Amino acid sequence: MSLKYEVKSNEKLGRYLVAAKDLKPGERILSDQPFVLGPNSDTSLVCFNCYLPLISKFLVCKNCAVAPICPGEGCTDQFAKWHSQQECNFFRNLKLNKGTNPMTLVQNVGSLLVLRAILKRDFNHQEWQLFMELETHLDRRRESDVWDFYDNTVKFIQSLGLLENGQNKDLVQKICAAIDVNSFEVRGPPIPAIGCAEVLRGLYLRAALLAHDCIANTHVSINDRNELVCHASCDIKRGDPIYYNYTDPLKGTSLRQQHLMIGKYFKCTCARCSDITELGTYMSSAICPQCKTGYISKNASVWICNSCGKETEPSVIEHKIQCCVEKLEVINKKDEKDLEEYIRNVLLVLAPNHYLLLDAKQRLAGVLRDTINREPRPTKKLMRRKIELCREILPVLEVLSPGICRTKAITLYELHATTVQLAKKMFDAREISGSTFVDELLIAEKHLKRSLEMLVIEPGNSPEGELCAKALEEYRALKLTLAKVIDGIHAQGKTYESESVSENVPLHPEVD
Ligand SMILES: C[S@@+](CC[C@H](N)C(=O)[O-])C[C@H]1O[C@@H](n2cnc3c(N)ncnc32)[C@H](O)[C@@H]1O
Repeated sequence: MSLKYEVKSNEKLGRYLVAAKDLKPGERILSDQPFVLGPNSDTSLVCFNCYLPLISKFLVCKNCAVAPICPGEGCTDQFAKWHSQQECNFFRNLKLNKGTNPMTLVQNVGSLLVLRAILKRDFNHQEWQLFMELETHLDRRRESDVWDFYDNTVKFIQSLGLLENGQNKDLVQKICAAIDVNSFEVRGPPIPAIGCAEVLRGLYLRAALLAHDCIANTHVSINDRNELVCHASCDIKRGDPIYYNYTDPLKGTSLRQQHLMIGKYFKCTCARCSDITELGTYMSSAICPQCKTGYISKNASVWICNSCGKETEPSVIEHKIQCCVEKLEVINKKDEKDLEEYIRNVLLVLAPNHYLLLDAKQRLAGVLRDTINREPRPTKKLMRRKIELCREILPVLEVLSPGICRTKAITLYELHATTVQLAKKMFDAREISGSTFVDELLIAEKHLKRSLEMLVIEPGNSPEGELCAKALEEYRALKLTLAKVIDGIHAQGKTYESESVSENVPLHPEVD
C-alpha cells in the first residue's frame, strides 16, 4: 500500500507530514508502534512488565531479581509486556556486578522511560538513530528549570554505568527532551474492579513528526495494545500539512499557547490563535461591562468590545476572569446545584461559550447523565436540562474540532440517549402522540448515526470502542422501537404523520 503521507521540512515547523494524496474523513493515514512507552516522571510505582499500578505489594522478577512486577497471579495476558529479555539480562548483571536492589528501581520509576530508551541504543540501532534526530529544543532547555529537574535521572542513568567513557550527561538530557517534546499521552492498563489507570507516555517515531494546529485535521487513537492510529478527521487535500492538536481544544488561547510554549517551545500562529474571537466562539471573551451586550476580547494587551467598540481596563476584566477560574477550582464539580449556581453566576460575566462555562457545562451534563441512569424515575426536568447542555456544547465543538472528534461523538451519543429516554417517558405517560414519539426517535437516530460514524474508527478495545459497540446495539434497538411504534399507529387505523418537532425546541418545555 502506498504511503498516505510524505515528510517535508521547513524553517518554521522543522520536519512535518503532508498528505501524499487526497484524504477522506475517517481514512487511516498511519499506524505506529511505540519506540518506548512508560510512566511519567512523577508517577507512582507501576509494574515494570505491564504498567499496572502497584498499590500495596509487589513481587520482583524471578530472573533478574530486581524489576518490581505484579503480585499474585502476575500480569494478565491482556496487556503488552515491557520487561524485555535484554532488559532482564541487563538488570541481572547489575544485580550480580553492582549489587543493585529492587528499591533502587522503585525509587527511580520516574526515570524508567529514559532507561528503556537508552537501552534501545544497543538493541535497535536504526530506531535509535531516528529517535536521536527528533526535535529536542535542547539549547532552550539548558537555561530552564527543567534541566535541573532531570538531574536525578542523569545521576540514576550514570549510576547504572550506561554512559560510556567520554559520553557526556547531555545525552540523558537529550533523551528527556526528546520524550517531553515528542511523546503522546497513553492510557495505562486499568486497575481491575477500580477501573482507573496511570497516564503513561508513549514515543511514536512516525507520529512524532505530525505538526501542531489548534484546529487539527486528524483524529489520533491509541488502543489497549498501545498501537497509535491516525485518521483524517476531515478532507485533506494532497500536499496539505497533516496536523494534530498538541493541546486541549476546549481551552482558551492563552492557556493553549502557554502549554505549547512551556512543553513544545513554540508560539502557535494558527488561524484560531490569530483571531481574538477564536473563530467566532468567543471562548476567552467576557461580557462588555459598558454596553452589557457585546463581548470584549483581548487584542494584544487591550480588551475591546465587538459591539460598542469601547476598551475596558485590563486589570478590571482580568480580575473578574481570575475570580471565575478560582471559583471553578473550589466548587464541588460532582454536585448539580454547585455547578448550576456557578453557571448562573458566571454567565453574568463571561461570554456564553467561554471555556470555563463549557467546562462547567460538560461536567454538569456528566453529573446529570449519572443521575438519570441511576434514578428509577428521573424527572423530565433533568432530562431536558441535559439535552439543553449537549445542544449548547455541540455547535462549539463543530467549529473547534470540525469533522471527526471524540468529544463530539460522545456528546451526540448522550444527546441521543436522553432524547430517547425523555420521549419514551412522555409517550408512556400519554403526554405525546405516537407521531410525536416517532419524530423524536428519528431525531435521536440522526444523532446516534453521526456519533457512530465517528466512533467506528475507535479501537475496539478502548472505552470509546466499547461505547461504539453499545451505540450499535442501541441503534438496532431504536430501529425496532421505531417499527413497533409505527405499527402501533397503523393498528389504530391511523397513519404516521410527522409533527415536525423543531430540533431546537425542547420537547414540551413546561416544568415537571
Ligand atoms: C512533536 S515535534 C514535531 C517534529 C519536529 N518538527 C521534528 O522535526 O522533529 C514538535 C516540534 O515541532 C515544531 N512544531 C510543530 N508544530 C508547530 C507549529 N504549528 N508552529 C511552530 N512549530 C511547530 C516545534 O519545534 C515543536 O516543538
